[in-house]
Amino acid sequence: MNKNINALYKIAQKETRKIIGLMSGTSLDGLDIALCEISGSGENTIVTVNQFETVDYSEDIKIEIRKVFAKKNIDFQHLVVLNEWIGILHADMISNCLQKWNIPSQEVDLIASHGQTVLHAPKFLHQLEKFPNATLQIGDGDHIAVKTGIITLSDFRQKHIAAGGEGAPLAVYGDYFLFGKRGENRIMLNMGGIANFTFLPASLNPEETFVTDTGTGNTLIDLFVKQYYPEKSYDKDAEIAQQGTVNQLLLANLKDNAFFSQKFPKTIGPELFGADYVNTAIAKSAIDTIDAPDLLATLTRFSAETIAEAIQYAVRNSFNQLNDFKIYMSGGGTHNPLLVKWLKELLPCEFYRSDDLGISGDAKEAVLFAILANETVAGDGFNFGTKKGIPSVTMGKISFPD
Ligand SMILES: CC(=O)N[C@H]1[C@@H]2OC[C@@H](O2)[C@@H](O)[C@@H]1O[C@H](C)C(=O)O
Repeated sequence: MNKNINALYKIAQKETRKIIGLMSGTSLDGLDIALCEISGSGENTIVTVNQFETVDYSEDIKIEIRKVFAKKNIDFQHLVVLNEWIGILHADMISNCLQKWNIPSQEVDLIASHGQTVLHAPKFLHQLEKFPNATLQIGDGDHIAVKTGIITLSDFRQKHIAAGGEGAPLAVYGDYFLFGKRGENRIMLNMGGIANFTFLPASLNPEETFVTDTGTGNTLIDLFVKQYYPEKSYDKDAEIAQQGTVNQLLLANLKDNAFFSQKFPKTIGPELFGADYVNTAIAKSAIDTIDAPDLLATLTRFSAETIAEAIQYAVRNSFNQLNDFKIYMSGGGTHNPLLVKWLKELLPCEFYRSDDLGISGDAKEAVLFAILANETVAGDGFNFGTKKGIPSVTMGKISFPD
């Protein structure tokens, strides 16, 4: 028998597995590395996050990724070399963290690598009749396995598509297992570059559970901060946006897109919500110039209203008491006080953070991939039914170190 298969068999039988979950999101700020201890599987999953770190991407890495990121036309060779390079870089980042944490690689059972999304193209976006939903994450898992010596699972989104999904959002698998609570309607709202939420019904009925993207989180805000203030990477504490006034006409034009009336579950990315999207809305609004504070305020309001409207729609269609739910926030948007203030004004419910449930909002997505790997290796199959478009499959391709 291949010794790696034997090793995997033993890992699957362990009480507790040490799994490193990795996530690098659409905001391109770095690689989130979460060292988790996981026992059980499915609804019996118990996770402790032993270590967490975001390794910032250097300017050089960001520049190289941006050459292909969310673009329709690219230098194909650049994509091919990036796929290998990012795998190597991620492996080095993991090895450096393990060294810093004083943990020998032999103690880690598995790595679960999301990779770097370079293009997300659901059918809604590409509109090509004969082609399926599509998405591409790069940073090949074989490099990570060979360089770290740890069995690596990667490329989780393809199976989701193969089983009928759009490749995202995957958050529901972790959210349902970790945060579902009988008697409480919960919305797990993650605000990264793109925002998404999982609805966890008080009944805990998996068939009533669902997940969807809502539209932008920080992606457009960050993009225009960089354009107006090249020295800044984001609007810290929304200091600039708080000085602006929302331009209502521009806001209406930003919200005028078929994505917002699409049914759940739906997914989207910076492929739609990029500079062109905003510039087209500005042109449609016949605005000559707009200053940075007003534009950033309007983009923040755009995120707040589209998130709130998606949640209101979900709540209206799932149960009648419109305020009988709690929101648990995570992701970078949680640190944007203007976005959070507006959400609280728009939604009549109690707000918390995923931290209040024991998982830091910054680490939550990296932890998700560790949970997905745990399911693939040690789960016994969980069924979400067919009503809400959540494929009941295990995900991730397995790379052996040798
Ligand atoms: C294709 C892709 O990388 N999508 C990300 C992105 O970031 C947020 C939102 O868009 C979500 O759909 C997804 O990530 C999380 C981890 C998910 O799949 O749940």
